[in-house]
Amino acid sequence: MTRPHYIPNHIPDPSYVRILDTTLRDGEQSPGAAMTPRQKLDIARQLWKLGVDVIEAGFPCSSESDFKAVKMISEEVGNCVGVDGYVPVIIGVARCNERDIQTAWDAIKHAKRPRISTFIATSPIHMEHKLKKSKEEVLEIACRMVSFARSLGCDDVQFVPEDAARSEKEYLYEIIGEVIKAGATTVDIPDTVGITMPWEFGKLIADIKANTPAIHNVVISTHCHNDLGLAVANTIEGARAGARQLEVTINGIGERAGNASLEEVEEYTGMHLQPHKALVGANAFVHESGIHQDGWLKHKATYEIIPPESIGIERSSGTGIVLGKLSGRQALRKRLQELGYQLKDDEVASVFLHFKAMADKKKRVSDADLIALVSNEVTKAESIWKLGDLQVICGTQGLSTATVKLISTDGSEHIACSVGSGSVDSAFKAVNLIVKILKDVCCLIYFRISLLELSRKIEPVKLVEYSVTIVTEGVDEIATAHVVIRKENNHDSTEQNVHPTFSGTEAGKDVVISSVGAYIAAINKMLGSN
Ligand SMILES: CC(=O)SCCNC(=O)CCNC(=O)[C@H](O)C(C)(C)COP(=O)(O)OP(=O)(O)OC[C@H]1O[C@@H](n2cnc3c(N)ncnc32)[C@H](O)[C@@H]1OP(=O)(O)O
Ligand SMILES: CC(C)C(=O)C(=O)O
Ligand SMILES: [Mg+2]
Repeated sequence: MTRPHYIPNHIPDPSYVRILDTTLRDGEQSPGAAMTPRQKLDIARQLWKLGVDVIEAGFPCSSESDFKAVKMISEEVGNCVGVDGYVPVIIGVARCNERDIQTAWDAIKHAKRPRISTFIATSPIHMEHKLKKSKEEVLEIACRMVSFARSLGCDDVQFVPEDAARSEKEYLYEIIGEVIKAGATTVDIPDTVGITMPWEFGKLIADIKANTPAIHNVVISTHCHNDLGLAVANTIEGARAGARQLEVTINGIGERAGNASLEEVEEYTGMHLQPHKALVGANAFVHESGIHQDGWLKHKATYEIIPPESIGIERSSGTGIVLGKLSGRQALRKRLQELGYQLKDDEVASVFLHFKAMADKKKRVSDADLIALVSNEVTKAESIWKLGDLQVICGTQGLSTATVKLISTDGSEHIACSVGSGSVDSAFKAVNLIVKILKDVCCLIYFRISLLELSRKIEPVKLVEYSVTIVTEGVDEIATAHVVIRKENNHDSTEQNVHPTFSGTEAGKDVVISSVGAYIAAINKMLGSN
């Protein structure tokens, strides 16, 4: 059978059912499933080979790497013509705000059939607790944002009333009718928390079809979650009731217990208990993406249909959310509070930027990583020395050598070179040389302090403790270095306890750079302590 061409607002063959695969978006919301842009592109190529009609490529506003992934997929897979002449639709997902929508459009616009999918929650619990908006406000935002998406030149706009299954039906008919007037070409009806029975979900689709003005002009889609193990059954009932686009993921992965599975038919057999197994899987009550985490932190029932405790699953503090590349500020702030950090808004915003950059490189950001990030960020303002450049030579022949360039607060650059027993040792010694030389010649004037005061501040340094933790497996993971130093006064080298210690922590991809960063952070704290 040849596929009918996809033309927004025109349904040439009402019996044709399109498959939308959201492995790259909702699938990635599965805890631990973060993918690199290159991996996403590979998966998109496979989805195209499978003949998937619509590829939901990601959430471009969520991170630079997701923007890059969606853009690469749009430019390549979004222009691939299949044997039947079909070119897949490529979706970029966006919240109902101009920034998300503009970013999504920038990422997808080079695809032959780009589609923006914009969502906003319509259930009473989400509107009240998560969005803190009235029905009227949500209706107005939804219409305005669909029009905005169309105004960018995007002629295919999907609207998603998030948590539709728990929304008041009359309100659903109204908002869907209004967004169709505003230019929506597909309406996706999600059972966001996977709460419905198959007959209820089928009836929901049938009711929307029967009661929504102008619905015959658009495609109705299903998006079913598997919290009760019914995602596939509900999807099939949705299709029987008239839905003509079905949203699925490879292996049924997705937020919490996952989505309807692309390959699953009716039977479920499995030797292993997969993490996204309904109710009892390790991820069934774990929230990965920022918008879910934010809602869950404000009110648990926004994204959980039952409390896990009610079925005997205990949740200790610190669980329920995992921090990764899809997390937002609210979740980050909460975890930092649990770790004992009360940061101001601008500090959270600054840590968030570094957090996102780190999360793009690794699947999970651990507590140790967070502590390192905060330590770097909060002490940054007091930095007297910054690492400019670092070069090390090491090998089996001994004589490791390091060349270090440090930049002081006045912008002047200082270079020193030292040998040592290893890369880190030689690099620390080179740092010491810069600090000590400056003390001896007393040539640096910073912070308008006197020469006497200066020489007191930069007394030689004694390394008390040094450790490196590679938190996850693999040589390309993040190394968190921790250094503790003590001021050594040449004139008074007696009791240790008269000299306080100073610690520094830094995380990064390279062990030596992280170590030197941590060492300099500790020196900065020491210099700033008097
Ligand atoms: C049902 C679903 O699957 S929804 C899709 C889930 N996917 C994701 O969350 C993608 C990954 N997310 C992220 O990277 C981040 O959450 C971001 C970049 C999108 C946002 O990060 P932040 O700006 O730090 O916000 P954070 O995630 O902490 O909170 C979400 C905010 O968006 C608001 N919001 C949630 N949904 C919507 C929506 N559809 N339209 C507009 N605003 C929304 C929330 O009310 C909250 O606002 P507040 O901080 O003013 O209370
Ligand atoms: C954003 C929408 C489609 C979603 O993932 C959901 O409601 O589950
Ligand atoms: Mg979903």
